[in-house]
Amino acid sequence: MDSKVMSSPGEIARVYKELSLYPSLSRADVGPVITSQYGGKYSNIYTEWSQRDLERNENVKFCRQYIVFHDDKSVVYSGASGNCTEIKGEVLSKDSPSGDMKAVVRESSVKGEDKQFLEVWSKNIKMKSINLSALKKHGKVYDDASCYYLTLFGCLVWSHSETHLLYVAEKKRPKAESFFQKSRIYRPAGAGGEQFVFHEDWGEALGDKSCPVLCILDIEGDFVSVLDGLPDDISPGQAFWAPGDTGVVFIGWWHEPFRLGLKYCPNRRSALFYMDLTGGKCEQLSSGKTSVCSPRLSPDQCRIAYLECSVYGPHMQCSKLCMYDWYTKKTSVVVDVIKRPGKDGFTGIYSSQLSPQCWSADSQRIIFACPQRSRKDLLMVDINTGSINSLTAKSDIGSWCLLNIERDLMVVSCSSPNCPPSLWVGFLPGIDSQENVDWVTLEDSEKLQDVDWQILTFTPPSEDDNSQYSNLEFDALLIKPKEVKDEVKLPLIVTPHGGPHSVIVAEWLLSSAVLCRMGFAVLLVNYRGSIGYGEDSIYSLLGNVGTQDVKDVQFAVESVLKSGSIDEQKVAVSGGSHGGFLACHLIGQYPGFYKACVARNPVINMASMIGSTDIPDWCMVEAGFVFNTDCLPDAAEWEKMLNISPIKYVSQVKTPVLLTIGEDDKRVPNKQGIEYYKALKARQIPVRLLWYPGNNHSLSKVDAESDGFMNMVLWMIQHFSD
Ligand SMILES: CSCC[C@H](NC=O)C(=O)N[C@@H](C)C(=O)O
Repeated sequence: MDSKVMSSPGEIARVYKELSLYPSLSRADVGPVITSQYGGKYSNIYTEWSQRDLERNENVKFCRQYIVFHDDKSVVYSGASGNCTEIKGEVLSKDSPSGDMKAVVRESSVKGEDKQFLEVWSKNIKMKSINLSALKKHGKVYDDASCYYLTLFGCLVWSHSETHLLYVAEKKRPKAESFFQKSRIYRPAGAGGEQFVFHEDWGEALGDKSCPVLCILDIEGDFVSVLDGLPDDISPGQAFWAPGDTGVVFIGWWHEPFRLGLKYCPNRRSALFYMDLTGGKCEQLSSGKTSVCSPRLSPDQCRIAYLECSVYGPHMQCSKLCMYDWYTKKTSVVVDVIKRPGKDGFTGIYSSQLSPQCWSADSQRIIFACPQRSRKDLLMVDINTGSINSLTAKSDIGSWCLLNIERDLMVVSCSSPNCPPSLWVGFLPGIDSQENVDWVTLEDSEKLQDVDWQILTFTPPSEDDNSQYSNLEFDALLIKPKEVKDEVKLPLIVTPHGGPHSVIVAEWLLSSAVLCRMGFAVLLVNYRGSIGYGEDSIYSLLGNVGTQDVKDVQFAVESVLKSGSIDEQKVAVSGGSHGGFLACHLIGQYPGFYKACVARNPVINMASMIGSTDIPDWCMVEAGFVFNTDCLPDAAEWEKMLNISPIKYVSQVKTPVLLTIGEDDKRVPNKQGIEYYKALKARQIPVRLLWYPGNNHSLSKVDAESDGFMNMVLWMIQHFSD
C-alpha cells in the first residue's frame, strides 16, 4: 500500500516553520568560580545560540546565561539565570580571564556609515569605545571567530595581564584613485592606476578576507598597533598570547604563489609561529612542511596542543594531535594518523577545530569532539601515553559537541536526528578515575516521538572491493517515520553528502526531520571516502570518484529496498556540491531508477571547473593526480577529469532535475549548473533551475534555504506521480 505523504505547500511550510524554531548552540564560556555569601561555589555559563527567523529572513543570534553550583567535581545545582537576549551588532566579544571586564567589537552605523568600535566594559560601565574605523590603522576586523567551529583566522584575546587585546583585521589598503581624479592631477607622473588591481582572497565564503594582520590594543594607552616583522609570504590568524605575555603565537598560512580556498580545506601549508614582542623576532615553531591549526595553550602554560595534517592531498584528512613544549622547544606527536581502526574502535581524528579550551585542569589530558563513523563522540586523550577514551561511546545520543571546558567543567551540545540540540554540563572525572561523566541538562529539548533513526553498515560486494584498499565498510543513516503499518511502503529520498571527504553524523538535521514528518524515509550515505572511518577509506576514493562512491550509494539504496518497506517507484536523490555530483552521476548511470533529482551547486564537469574554482587542487587530487601550483593538467589528466564527471552520462539521463544555484559560489561556480541545465534541455529532459542572488556555495541564507527546501519536496512529489 502506498503511503500518503504531505503534499500541500501550506502544510509543508507549516511543518518547516515549526521545526526550524529549534536553535543551535554556537558558543559557551565558563566564568570564574565565585563563592556565594553562604559558602557555595558557582560559575556563570554564557551561551550563544542561533535560530532561523523566517519572518525577518535572517539567522538571529541570542544569548542566555546559566548558573552552575558545584564542588569542583560535580554539579550541585544548576539553572538558567534570566531569559534570552538577542545579540545585534556584535562582531566579536570576550570576557577577560578574571571575568571583571568584557571586550566587544561592535558594528554600528554613524550618520548612515558602518563603523567598527572596540569597546571595553567593566562592571556596568562602558569604559572605552574606540572608533577603529576612524583610527584607519587597519581594515575590517575578522568576524570568523564568532563561532569556534567556523574560525579560520579570527580571534579576540585578552592578554594574561588583562592590559592588552589581540585581534585579526584586514590590512589597511591605501585608497585607490583613478589617473583622472582631482587629487591625482597634481601628483607626480606614474602615481595612481591602482583602482582596478585584482586582490586575491581566501576563496569560498572568505571573499572579504585577503591580507590579515595581527592587531593589538593597549587598553590603558588607547593605542592600536599593527604587528610588523612577520614573514611577507604568510597570512596570520588564530593568535593568542604566549606565556608571560612576552609575545604572540599564531598560525601563518603561506599565500604564495597564490591563495587557495580555505573553507573545508584544512590541508593548506601553514605553520605555528611566535612573534617575540620584547625582541621583535618572529620564529617558526613547526616544520612548515605540513598544515596546522587550532593551537591551544595548556592551563599550566607549558605546552601548546595543535592539529596537523599533510598539505594538498584530500581536502579533509585524518589529523595528528601534536604538542609543542614551550620550554624544551620539542615537538611530539600525541595521537598519530589512523589508517585502519583497530580493536579499540578509535578511527582517528577528523576535527578541523578544537574547542576554545580543550585541556583538563591538570594539563595532562585533551578533550575534543570528533566524528567516529556515523556518530560524533567526545574523546579524551592522555598526553603522556596517547591513550584515548571515549566519554560518550555508550550513549544513545548520536552527536556530542564540546563547546568549552574550564577547570574540568565541560559544556556540551548534544543532538540526534529525532532530538534538537540541548545543552549539558558535566565534570571530567579525575585522571585515574574509572567513573563515567555525570551529565546534567541546562537546556533540554523535546524528542520527536514520530521520528526513528538507525545506522546501517554495508560491506561492498566483492566485485566493488578496492584492491588497493581492500575490505572497507561504510555506513548509512536511515531516518524514517516511526510506527508505519506493515503494508505501507514509504517514498525514499537518498542523500549522499558532499566533500567527498566529509561525513553525515547522527545529529539534528532540519530537512531530514521535516521530510520524515511529511512521510518520507531519508537515506544519508557515508560512502567509502567519508571521514571518520580511518585514512585508508579517504584514500580509497582518490582517482575513483564517479564510480566507487556512486556504486556505494546505489548498493546502500538497493539494500534498503530489499527490506520491503520502501516504494521502489518513489525513490528520489538529492545532494549538494560533491553530493550533487553523485546525484547527477546516479541518474546518469542508473537511468530511470530515480524518479526525481535535486542538486545544489553540483560539480558537473571537473575539466571545465578546474580553471574557475577556488580549489583547483581538489579536481586533480580527486581525479587521482598530484597537484602542483605551477603545473597545468596534461591532456590525459584533462581527459580523465571529463570522463569521471556526471556530464559524461548526460545522454542517459531520464530523471527530471531541479538545480539550485548560488550566484556567488566561488567553490563550484554557477556555470557548472548552467552547463548541465543546457545539456538536459537540449535532450528534452525536464529541468528547472533556481538562481539565488547573494548566495554562495552553501545556499544557507534563510530565504534561499527554505525556498530550496520547499521547491525540492514539491519537485519530488510532482515527479513521483508522473
Ligand atoms: C571544487 S568543489 C568540491 C566539492 C566540495 N568540496 C569541498 O569543498 C563539496 O562537496 N562541499 C560540500 C562540503 C558542501 O558544500 O556541501
